[in-house]
Amino acid sequence: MKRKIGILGGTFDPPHMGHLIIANEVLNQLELDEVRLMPNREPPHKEKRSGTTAQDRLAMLRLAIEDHPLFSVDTIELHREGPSYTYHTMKAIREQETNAEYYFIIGADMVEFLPRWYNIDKLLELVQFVGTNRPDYTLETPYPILNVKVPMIEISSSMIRNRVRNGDSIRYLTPERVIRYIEEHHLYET
Ligand SMILES: Nc1ncnc2c1ncn2[C@@H]1O[C@H](COP(=O)(O)OP(=O)(O)OP(=O)(O)O)[C@@H](O)[C@H]1O
Ligand SMILES: O=C(O)c1ccc[n+]([C@@H]2O[C@H](COP(=O)([O-])O)[C@@H](O)[C@H]2O)c1
Repeated sequence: MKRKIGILGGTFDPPHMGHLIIANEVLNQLELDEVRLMPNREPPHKEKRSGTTAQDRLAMLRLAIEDHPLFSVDTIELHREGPSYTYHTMKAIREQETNAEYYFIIGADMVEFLPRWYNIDKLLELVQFVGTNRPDYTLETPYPILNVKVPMIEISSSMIRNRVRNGDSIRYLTPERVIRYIEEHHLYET
């Protein structure tokens, strides 16, 4: 039997409950064996960067998933120079591990963006995309993706960054350990 592996790629600047909830919902609803959360080195489509280092994003992600036995962090994209195109990543992962099926989890904002992903037609042969609903976006797409219904979560990394900058509380929006890391390293304050 092939292992069923979920991959949630992201910038995770910072990781938040939205990421953890969608990863856990897809894991359970599709009966996956595991979910790997995979931070990118350079997001292919985001223009503005917050100034957080990859090292900080990775440290926060490790803290965020610490207590889930079926979650892990995959650092493959952090070791590759340039924009982290998913096509290159999935080709490399599939070459290393052939006896598995890959489910690439994305939020509805990314579903809308799929037509502009690098080499999307070839990428569709390497992974099964799984779209999850997100406020203000639809899951309509011409591509053959699976939809998993998750509780609507109106949390985003940008919301968290803005709150920290304004001195507002981020309690319960991300795990306590991540909040402590943000405070200790003075992230997002300016
Ligand atoms: N609240 C959410 N509900 C559903 N999907 C989400 C949610 N937050 C993030 N995602 C999905 O998780 C993946 C990684 O997201 P990312 O790390 O860019 O976080 P983000 O909150 O979208 O960040 P930012 O606010 O900086 O754009 C993307 O596929 C995104 O669509
Ligand atoms: O390969 C692409 O062209 C591509 C375009 C947009 C997003 N992605 C990937 O989709 C995941 C979510 O992206 P982001 O920027 O919302 O964190 C992350 O793994 C990105 O590398 C990939």
